[in-house]
Amino acid sequence: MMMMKGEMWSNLGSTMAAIMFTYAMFRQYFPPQVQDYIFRYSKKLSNLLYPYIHVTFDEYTGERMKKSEAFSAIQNYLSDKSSSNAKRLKADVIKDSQSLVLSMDYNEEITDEFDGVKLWWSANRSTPKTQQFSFYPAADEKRFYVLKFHKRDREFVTGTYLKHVMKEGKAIAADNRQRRLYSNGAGQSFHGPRGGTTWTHVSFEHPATFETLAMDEKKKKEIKKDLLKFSNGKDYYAKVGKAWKRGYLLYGPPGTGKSTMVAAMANFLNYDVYDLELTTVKNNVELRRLLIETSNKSIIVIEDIDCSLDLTGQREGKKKKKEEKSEEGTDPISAMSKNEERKESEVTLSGLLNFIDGIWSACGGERIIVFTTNHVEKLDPALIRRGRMDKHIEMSYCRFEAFKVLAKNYLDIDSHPLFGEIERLLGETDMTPADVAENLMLKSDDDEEDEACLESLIEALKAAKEEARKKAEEEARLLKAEKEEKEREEAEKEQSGKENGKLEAISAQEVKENGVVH
Ligand SMILES: Nc1ncnc2c1ncn2[C@@H]1O[C@H](COP(=O)(O)OP(=O)(O)OP(=O)(O)O)[C@@H](O)[C@H]1O
Repeated sequence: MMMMKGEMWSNLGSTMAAIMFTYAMFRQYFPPQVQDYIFRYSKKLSNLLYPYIHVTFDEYTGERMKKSEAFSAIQNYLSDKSSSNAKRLKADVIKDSQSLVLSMDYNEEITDEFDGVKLWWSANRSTPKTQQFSFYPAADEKRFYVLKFHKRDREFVTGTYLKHVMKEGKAIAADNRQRRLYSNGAGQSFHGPRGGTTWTHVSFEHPATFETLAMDEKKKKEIKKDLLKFSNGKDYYAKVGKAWKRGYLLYGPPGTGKSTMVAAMANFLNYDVYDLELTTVKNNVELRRLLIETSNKSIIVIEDIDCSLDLTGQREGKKKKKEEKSEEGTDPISAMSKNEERKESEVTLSGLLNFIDGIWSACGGERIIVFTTNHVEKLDPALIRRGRMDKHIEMSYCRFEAFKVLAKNYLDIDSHPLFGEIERLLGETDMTPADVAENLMLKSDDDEEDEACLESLIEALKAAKEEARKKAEEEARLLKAEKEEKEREEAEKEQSGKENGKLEAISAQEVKENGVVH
């Protein structure tokens, strides 16, 4: 046995030596043109015998070394496949340090199968020679993916498979992306390099969805359809030559879920939210800059638009009212500086209109602009005309349909013997979803507590109904008193008019008879 092994090694050694010798002779005695010719044809021959095609996807492309979209999409696509497929994995942190994503390690290969076609992916990196033994990754290290497939599948891979990889990869990226809530509000903002406020962000984690939103089902479906049509409408907007944006006006009394609706919209579309506080924006130039800084796939919200902007061009409103309250008791110097800050406010209606549909709104796509208001009647028609605010959504008081959603959310019940009475009372009384929800907040988990919550809601509805009745009576009484007062005034006027007329007639008669002028 030992003999055989020894013989084998000596044979291998002499074969290697013969190959090296032949190669050296070849390099020495064949002219370079002939060498080239032989290499080319030997490569062609091996291509004929080797049935696979390799495609390389580099991380950076072009002269300006821009990160390749294809590389990122493949990375996401493969991270999904490799966690179950590859033997050696790399872990990365995503979603603002909240979760781990596994992807295949370098020099690892995984097999993918799509529509019955088998393909192989490998992750690679090429390191400059000087850095090869360094522990740390080299700054100019090149990372790339290689896709291998049989040459008979060339058309399928280039036409169908790669499109599928791109689409899936982008969808995974959108799912993994941690969404953000941006704000330019006072207190959270800082003064940027050019002065003025700029956006600061926190991660957006509002749990509201269309499922938990208490609203008429038909209306919800219609809004979801509209949102989907918008987010899938890139080609449509390009075709009709319109900026890819859509305006929503949400109006209704406080506590009917306008802010909750914005959160549900953002969660539904997976968009970021920009909460634009107009009262802290100095002027139209700053407003324009803030808009340019927003990213696409975002919802820009201006809450209580009627309070944020005086439609004659002077800003006042929510902030002013809040400050007026808080100024009672503050020192005169800080009150003075707040007044000065207010005087600097110069955002005008035309600035805002420019913001919505001027040339600036076309500087990026896929943006939704939402205005919320408790007083739609106060808004300038120019601000909310169709084309600017494409969809007007009324957020109304809680009716039975909406109540059922809240009962499911808060108590996890679909029906209850007390539902009948609640349906009747909700039909007769205006109560906001916020107030209904407040009554459904559980103190403990047991079934009796459900009943106690529903009973407390019935009591609250009865009290609200009684209050509304008293208010209506009081209003009717005031109206009647006002009407009577008016009638009395008119009667008095008529009476005094008649008396004046009589006096004038007597005077005229005296003048005629005596020729006396008083
Ligand atoms: N339609 C609704 N569906 C589910 N929850 C709601 C709804 N409306 C109100 N709520 C509850 O009431 C709270 C207050 O609602 P929200 O802030 O969305 O109302 P709003 O109309 O924006 O009020 P405001 O005009 O005062 O800003 C929410 O946190 C939510 O829990």
